[in-house]
Amino acid sequence: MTEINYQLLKEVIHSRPLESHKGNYGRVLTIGGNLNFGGAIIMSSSAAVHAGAGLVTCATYRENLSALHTIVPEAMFVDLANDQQITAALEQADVIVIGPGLGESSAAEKIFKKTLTQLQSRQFLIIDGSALTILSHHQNWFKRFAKQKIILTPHQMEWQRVSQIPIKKQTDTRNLAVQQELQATVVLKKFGTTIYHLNRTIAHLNVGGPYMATGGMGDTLTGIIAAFLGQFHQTTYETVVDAAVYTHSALAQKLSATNYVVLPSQIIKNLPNFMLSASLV
Ligand SMILES: NC(=O)C1=CN([C@@H]2O[C@H](COP(=O)(O)OP(=O)(O)OC[C@H]3O[C@@H](n4cnc5c(N)ncnc54)[C@H](O)[C@@H]3O)[C@@H](O)[C@H]2O)[C@@H](O)CC1
Ligand SMILES: Nc1ncnc2c1ncn2[C@@H]1O[C@H](COP(=O)(O)OP(=O)(O)O)[C@@H](O)[C@H]1O
Ligand SMILES: [Mg+2]
Repeated sequence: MTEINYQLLKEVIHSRPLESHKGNYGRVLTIGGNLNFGGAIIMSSSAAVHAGAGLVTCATYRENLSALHTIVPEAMFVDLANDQQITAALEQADVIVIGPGLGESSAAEKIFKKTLTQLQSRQFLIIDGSALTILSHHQNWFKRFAKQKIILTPHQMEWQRVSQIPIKKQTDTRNLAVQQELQATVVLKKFGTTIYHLNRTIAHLNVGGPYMATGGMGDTLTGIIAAFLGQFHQTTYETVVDAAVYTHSALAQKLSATNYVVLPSQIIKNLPNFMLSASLV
């Protein structure tokens, strides 16, 4: 077991070369946000923009379009109901996030299956929220496709659904057995988040706390992981995932010194400043 620490950020977050452009910092596609949970995919998209993704496209329903463009005008939109647009967006992405606020309708199941089917080996896929619940009902879909660069970000209840391990019995040994079967990275979110990588020691997070217990906090994490994977290529992707998870909670911990609760939108707003500090040390 290794403890993730601030030192790791120095390995991952570097000053940007002068001769570079948005095309060098990752094309992120976020998929989710139904009528009830539009905020979830907006937070994911906004976190990706603020964590440095070069281009962010949000695939959501039309009902969320004006909110998306009001809150994060840097993000582009594709209509989740338009199959052709989704096919093209999936084709172009470097990193895909699926699940925040997606819901579990048959349309949501269809887009999840399509995403798995179209996934290319060069792409990263982050599966979160509703998509984890869909995955728990359709493990057979998952097992049929390339999985080496898939990252699951369940909280304990979502992991219970996916792994069938009750929360109280979620020990490292049991978790690892299921994670190895799935052949994916698992970021198990809780107080003391634990990250299970393929062929690597377990990484443990010792920052973060209950000031983070607000809806949307995990949705925000997906955007940070996506942006980091899209732009930082000097270390292994496992190290980049660890750094993203650390950034999310370390920044929340920093803000908690002067705030009783730390909201997802506060984390999002403070990401550029936090990342600059890490890149300068
Ligand atoms: N503003 C929004 O639009 C929001 C949308 N959300 C979306 O709502 C959908 C359902 O996700 P939920 O997670 O709310 O619902 P779930 O039904 O998957 O799980 C939530 C419940 O799990 C239990 N739980 C046990 N251990 C936990 C842990 N360590 N961390 C968190 N919960 C734990 C809690 O009792 C909690 O009420 C997802 O698609 C999600 O992305 C949520 O993120 C909330 C905010
Ligand atoms: N008590 C806590 N200690 C540490 N981290 C916490 C705590 N409560 C919540 N978090 C963090 O907040 C996030 C919550 O994720 P999740 O439940 O998926 O949120 P949502 O789905 O509402 O966006 C995770 O990163 C989790 O680690
Ligand atoms: Mg969540």
